[in-house]
Amino acid sequence: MSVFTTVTPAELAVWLKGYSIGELVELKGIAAGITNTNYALTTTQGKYVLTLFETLQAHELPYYVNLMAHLAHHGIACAAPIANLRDAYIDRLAGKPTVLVSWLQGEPVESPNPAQCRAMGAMLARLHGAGASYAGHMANPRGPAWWSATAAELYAFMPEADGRQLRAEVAQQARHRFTQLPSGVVHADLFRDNVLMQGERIGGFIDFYYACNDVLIYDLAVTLNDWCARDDGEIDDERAAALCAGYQSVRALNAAERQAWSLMLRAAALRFWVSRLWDWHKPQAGELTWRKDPAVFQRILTCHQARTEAAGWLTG
Ligand SMILES: Nc1ncnc2c1ncn2[C@@H]1O[C@H](COP(=O)(O)OP(=O)(O)OP(=O)(O)O)[C@@H](O)[C@H]1O
Ligand SMILES: N[C@@H](CCO)C(=O)O
Repeated sequence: MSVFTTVTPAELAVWLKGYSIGELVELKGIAAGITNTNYALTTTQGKYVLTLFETLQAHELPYYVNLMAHLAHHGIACAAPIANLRDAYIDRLAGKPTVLVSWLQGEPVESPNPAQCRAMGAMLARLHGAGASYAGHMANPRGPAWWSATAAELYAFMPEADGRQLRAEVAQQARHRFTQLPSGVVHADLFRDNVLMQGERIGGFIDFYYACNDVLIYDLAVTLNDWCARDDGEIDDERAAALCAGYQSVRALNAAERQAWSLMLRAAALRFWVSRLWDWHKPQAGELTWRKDPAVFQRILTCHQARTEAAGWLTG
């Protein structure tokens, strides 16, 4: 249940006078989601999602919210923020910063098929294209500096062999620099639960709160590791090839990106192995987070380390 902050219909009806989206018809808490409070909001004009931020502060939100507005303006399927009468996207309610966004059609898919992976790849590449004209800039807060510092605090909690594997991968990644690769705005967390699908169409991307500026193929690697991995950590060739073909139908990877691809898949697995290990071993007091299984990403990393032919997915 993810309504951490309760808002009554009466409070919301008053708050809505600050917007031009009509009168309140229905207010319903959204059960999914683990970080913020989300409400489905129906007015006489349409349907929206109201997010009350439980951890991010108002001053941290503009990069993400302006990015969503920019991408929606460019036709990318994503939640579009709605401005209030003071022309601001970020507002306040019940003591929390808020953002109101358009309601997207669709549902997350648990087991995507190749056609859905293909659609996903194409929309991701379109996001990268549209992001090129976004003026905001934010370095990746979950990049190599973060994962090396975080891993250093985790070794003591890990079985020796796992710690050795983690140390070796952190060291391996540190030997490479990717500054020559095309970079720009990345979502950086496009897991299946952050994409609403309508059959084989993308209903929209949500949850932009890890978006940042980084290497573009890192985003493709993050997406592939979640959309195309089997339970044993192996990547399903058909789904992976479809995702990459969809991406390359919009933006073809260059030679340097192809060369870096295997390492990037490992970097993307490492990032989520480390964040899940951290949440597992060091849950923060009072933090509204659920622990997800770190071993999923250890298995994916192990398979990538063993595989020499990841480039095959790029050629279909
Ligand atoms: N714009 C939208 N249109 C329709 N449904 C949405 C929209 N935004 C969010 N939802 C629904 O609300 C649920 C919770 O949203 P979300 O996953 O962003 O929660 P969160 O707690 O903010 O983030 P997270 O769980 O990733 O930490 C989603 O699973 C989705 O069903
Ligand atoms: N998508 C992440 C959680 C949010 O960053 C995970 O599954 O570990």
